Amino acid sequence: MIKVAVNGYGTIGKRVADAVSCQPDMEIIGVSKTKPGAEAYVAKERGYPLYIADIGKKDAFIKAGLEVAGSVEEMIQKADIVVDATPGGVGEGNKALYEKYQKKAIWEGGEEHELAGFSFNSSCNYDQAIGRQFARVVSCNTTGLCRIIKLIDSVFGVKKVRATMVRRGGDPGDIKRGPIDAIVLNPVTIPSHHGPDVQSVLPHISIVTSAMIVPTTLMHMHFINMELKNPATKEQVIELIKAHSRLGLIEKSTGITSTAELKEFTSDLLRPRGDLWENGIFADSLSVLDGTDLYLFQAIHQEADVVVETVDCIRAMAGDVKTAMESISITNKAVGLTAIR
Ligand SMILES: NC(=O)C1=CN([C@@H]2O[C@H](COP(=O)(O)OP(=O)(O)OC[C@H]3O[C@@H](n4cnc5c(N)ncnc54)[C@H](OP(=O)(O)O)[C@@H]3O)[C@@H](O)[C@H]2O)C=CC1
Ligand SMILES: O=C(OP(=O)(O)O)[C@H](O)COP(=O)(O)O
Repeated sequence: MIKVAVNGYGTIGKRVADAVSCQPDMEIIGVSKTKPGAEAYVAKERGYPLYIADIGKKDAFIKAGLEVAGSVEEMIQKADIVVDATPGGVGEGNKALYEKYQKKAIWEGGEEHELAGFSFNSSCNYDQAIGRQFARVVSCNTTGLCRIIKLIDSVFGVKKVRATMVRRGGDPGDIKRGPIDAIVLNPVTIPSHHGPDVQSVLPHISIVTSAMIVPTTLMHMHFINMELKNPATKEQVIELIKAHSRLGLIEKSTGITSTAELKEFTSDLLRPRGDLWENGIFADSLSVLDGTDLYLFQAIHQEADVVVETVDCIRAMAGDVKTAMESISITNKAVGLTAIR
């Protein structure tokens, strides 16, 4: 069993912990928080040993009825691999600890590519992660872009990608985030970080991205245009998407034309937390104009899509499962991911 520690039990960390704990070849040996609170109670409920960043705060946890297993440094020593899901920018400061104990570590998309020196996406470069000490799972939007671009590029060849990300303002629990009443250009400059981030995984792809933030919490929405090297038909692209286990297809017959209805759908499907791990591609939006000009809208659930990628990244770095197809299949089966159709 691969012993996994989750350093930072928040939006991403708590999902990674649940996804890891249902894998047949992995176990959670600990999760960490800086302060007591609702998520720490959930960790206790799930039976995850709780470690804390500042052991001087142990009394506050004990007072709140939360048993403390030790410090983050102690947790790291017990792990084979650490998933660092601390807030963006914080994880960088933990690298020295992972190096000190010669542990493997995975950071999430809030950290720079250079920190790990390798950026990961299961569908694109699983084999390059095998046996590595450090990796970074690219951000949620970049993950969604990589999945669809890689698929289309491998069959038709992609000459150029242009994509605009309409980003959610904050996660549903992030009460201090906004905007409340604005469309914020974020960034105002072009490209946004997503294009260069895609190139950190797929270096040969020519891509320009732009992004804005809107007052919603549920999901991001992408508008993507790919100029293809070879002609395609809408039907061919739909068939390819249907055969990809992490690309969902939202058919016209569902009546779903928004992130809100999509979230309701995944909740009704009794997915944990209503998570949409796969891209939500709107079948009706998919158009191929003049034979080589592909357009589509896709919804990306920011809290969920990187979770299954992180599980595959753990498996690749541990080194026993050698192919992406095998790992993706194990991960999907364990969490209950059958892409929506
Ligand atoms: N949320 C999202 O939509 C996505 C986030 N990401 C990336 O994932 C990473 C995590 O983001 P997210 O889950 O949203 O962050 P959250 O703020 O939701 O969670 C971060 C967690 O880390 C804990 N924490 C903070 N500082 C430390 C520390 N020094 N040591 C240990 N634990 C600490 C916090 O605990 P406490 O509350 O007790 O302080 C909290 O539980 C970031 O890199 C982010 O960019 C990637 C894709 C999507
Ligand atoms: O990785 C994300 O978005 P991104 O791909 O736009 O960077 C997550 O939604 C986190 O974004 P945040 O930094 O606005 O919390």
